[in-house]
Amino acid sequence: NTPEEWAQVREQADRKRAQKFNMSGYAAPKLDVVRVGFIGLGNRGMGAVERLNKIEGVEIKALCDLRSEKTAAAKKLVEASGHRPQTYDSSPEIWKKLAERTDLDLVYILTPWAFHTPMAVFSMEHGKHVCVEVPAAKTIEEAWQLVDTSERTRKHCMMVENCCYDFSELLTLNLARNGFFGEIIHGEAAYIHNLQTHVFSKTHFYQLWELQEMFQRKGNLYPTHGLGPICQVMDINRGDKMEYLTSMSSSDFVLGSLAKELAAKDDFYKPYVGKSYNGNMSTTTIKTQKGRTIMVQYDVSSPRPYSRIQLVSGTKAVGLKYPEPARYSTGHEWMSAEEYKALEEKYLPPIVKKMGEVAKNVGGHGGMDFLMDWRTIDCLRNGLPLDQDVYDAALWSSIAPLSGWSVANRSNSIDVPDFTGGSWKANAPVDISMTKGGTTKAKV
Ligand SMILES: NC(=O)c1ccc[n+]([C@@H]2O[C@H](COP(=O)([O-])OP(=O)(O)OC[C@H]3O[C@@H](n4cnc5c(N)ncnc54)[C@H](O)[C@@H]3O)[C@@H](O)[C@H]2O)c1
Repeated sequence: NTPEEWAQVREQADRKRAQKFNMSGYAAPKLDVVRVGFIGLGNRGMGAVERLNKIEGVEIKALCDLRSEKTAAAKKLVEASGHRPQTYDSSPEIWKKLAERTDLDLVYILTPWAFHTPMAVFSMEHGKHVCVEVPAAKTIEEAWQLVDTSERTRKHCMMVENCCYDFSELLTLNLARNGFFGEIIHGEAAYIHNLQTHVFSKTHFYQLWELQEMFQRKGNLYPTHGLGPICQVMDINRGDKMEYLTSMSSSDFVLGSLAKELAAKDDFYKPYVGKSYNGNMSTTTIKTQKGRTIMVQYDVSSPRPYSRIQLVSGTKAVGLKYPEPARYSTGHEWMSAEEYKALEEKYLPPIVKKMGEVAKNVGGHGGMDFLMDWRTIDCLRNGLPLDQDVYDAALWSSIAPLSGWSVANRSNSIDVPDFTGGSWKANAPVDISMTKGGTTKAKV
């Protein structure tokens, strides 16, 4: 970015605005049957189609991907369970035809990042609720567009942060609600996932889109998997808010060399040589209004075991998920496996009690993906607020562009926008107790 472009990012981050309508806690009219259209049927999209195919009260009516073999495969899959979807493919703008339909309630977007906000905004403008893959927005400008559109149209814009539904994260949230940690002081999150092979694969991501992201931008490009659950534990946007952040990135010691190595054997990789790749390790620290701190890391190119860290540290106890197994402590020693089990049994979250076993059988990252989709559909069918609203989508995604600014400016701090326009002070926390709903059945 040029200095002028960075100045614009700063201006967007400084934007203050009055909320037009509060989408936090918003309950849309209930839908007996949720009529769904999907855009993007790659690795992630096909999995989402499979999962929604197994939920009662879902009608899969439309399937879109650039590639006709993808729409054909998804159609075949759901036709076997009685759905009769129309397919849209082979043209980059054909997704608009799907979003313009008047007989859909929900558009589920699982395309590369650059399309998330344009597709979500267009779908809401055309009267649809939206589920959009992570991150929902690439820029602060896009994050504001999502907020403005959702408030104006009163359509849900949920960024499907599936890690909020992982079993250990849900247990930690339930423990936090029950006062186990005391006052929360500090949280640590990450997306550390060695994707070297995937990003350079000719087939894994459509047209190597994720590799291209890695030389077009700098900073913490994928913050939400680790951050989402920590924000829920800290009631961010619902009692606390992020104030400012600072970010630092290492240089790239891996991706540029890999590109060179591959290009020496295969001309296909020549265009990827000599690019200014994002640093391998990005570390962001965030201060909240209540005085808490959050650390978020991002590294998808070093040879390290997978980790989202998930450290929650409070005045009475600490929890840490990675490296697994997850553990808790109230003093100098970690609890034994037996003590962990007892804690888990006592504080098993209601959603896990109800759907945990089914979700594990259906699968999708061990079951969390199914828990998320089931809960979202159940909320829509019962006219309940969704667990993640447009302010969460905007805020969690905004860490990427804000960290980019800080990295480019010698790790200076930058304010985090208040996407809730001040309503964070009174917004209700996520309903972990599931006091309402839970009526939707799984078709397994
Ligand atoms: N939540 C998770 O755990 C998780 C895991 C993996 C990926 N993701 C996210 O899911 C999204 C998709 O990732 P993926 O791995 O499935 O990528 P992918 O490349 O396998 O799939 C993307 C699909 O979008 C299609 N597409 C591209 N442009 C399109 C257009 N204009 N119209 C219609 N279709 C278009 C491509 O043909 C492709 O099939 C990304 O945002 C990624 O970050 C999330």
